[in-house]
Amino acid sequence: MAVIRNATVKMSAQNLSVRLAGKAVLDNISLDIPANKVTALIGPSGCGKSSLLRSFNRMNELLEEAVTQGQVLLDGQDIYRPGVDLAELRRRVGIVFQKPNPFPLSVYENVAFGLRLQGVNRARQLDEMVAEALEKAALWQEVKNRLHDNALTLSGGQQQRLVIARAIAIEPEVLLLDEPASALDPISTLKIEELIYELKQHYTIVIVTHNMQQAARVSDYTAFMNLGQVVEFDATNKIFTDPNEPQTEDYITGRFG
Ligand SMILES: Nc1ncnc2c1ncn2[C@@H]1O[C@H](COP(=O)(O)OP(=O)(O)OP(=O)(O)O)[C@@H](O)[C@H]1O
Repeated sequence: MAVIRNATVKMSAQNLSVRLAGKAVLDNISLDIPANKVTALIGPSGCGKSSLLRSFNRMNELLEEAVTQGQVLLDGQDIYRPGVDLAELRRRVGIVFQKPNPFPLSVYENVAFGLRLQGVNRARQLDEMVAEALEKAALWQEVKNRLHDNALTLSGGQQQRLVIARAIAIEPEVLLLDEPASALDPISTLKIEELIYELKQHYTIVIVTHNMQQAARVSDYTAFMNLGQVVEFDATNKIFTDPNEPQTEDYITGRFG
């Protein structure tokens, strides 16, 4: 297994296996996620990308009959150890799904929601924090005069950036993105990709994508998965130009998957 150069490890799966409804979906995975980098998870449909992503903030447990073995370390501490506060874990490790899922509330309230839960109640402070999150999500200019419109009136691409603003408002350390642009048009996709590039200054990002060009454009490291295992993990440039494993080469050149 390769090789994270010049980066600290933020998260780490160690001998991680997951069964869902009796079916083995992750098979003894060990993988380091470097801090303040973008790591892409690629591989054919059903290989376990989303399941691996969801194991990073214990979302699989929301499914019935999920059984997890092994460890996932966040800053060296196992997130599956007894007594972990799941709300706090999910604050530290946020997730954004494929389909934008804003709350049916105003643009402002979508972002303020998590902040209020954290006890931020002063109007002026909330205003500032909401604006800052929308700025960071590259949405402020488009919504600053529509803050009290219902979020569902935004375009799909705007809704997805709003969901990212909602996620980053509460200052996570890790951002998990599950095919965040696959439901979007090319211009919105480009905006999300630019945003990912900006966000990695502040966050550790893990992205699941089906789009090879997107993985090549946005990520620093790439893990190629197949049949519940990580086949190869390396710098994205290496995976896309000179992979070690024939299976990886077949996948990225479109010969299978
Ligand atoms: N709730 C569930 N119960 C049982 N099996 C599940 C459940 N969710 C996913 N699976 C199975 O787990 C395996 C891995 O699914 P997962 O969604 O992680 O793959 P993926 O690589 O993200 O796929 P895709 O690219 O199609 O989204 C698949 O065989 C899938 O059928």
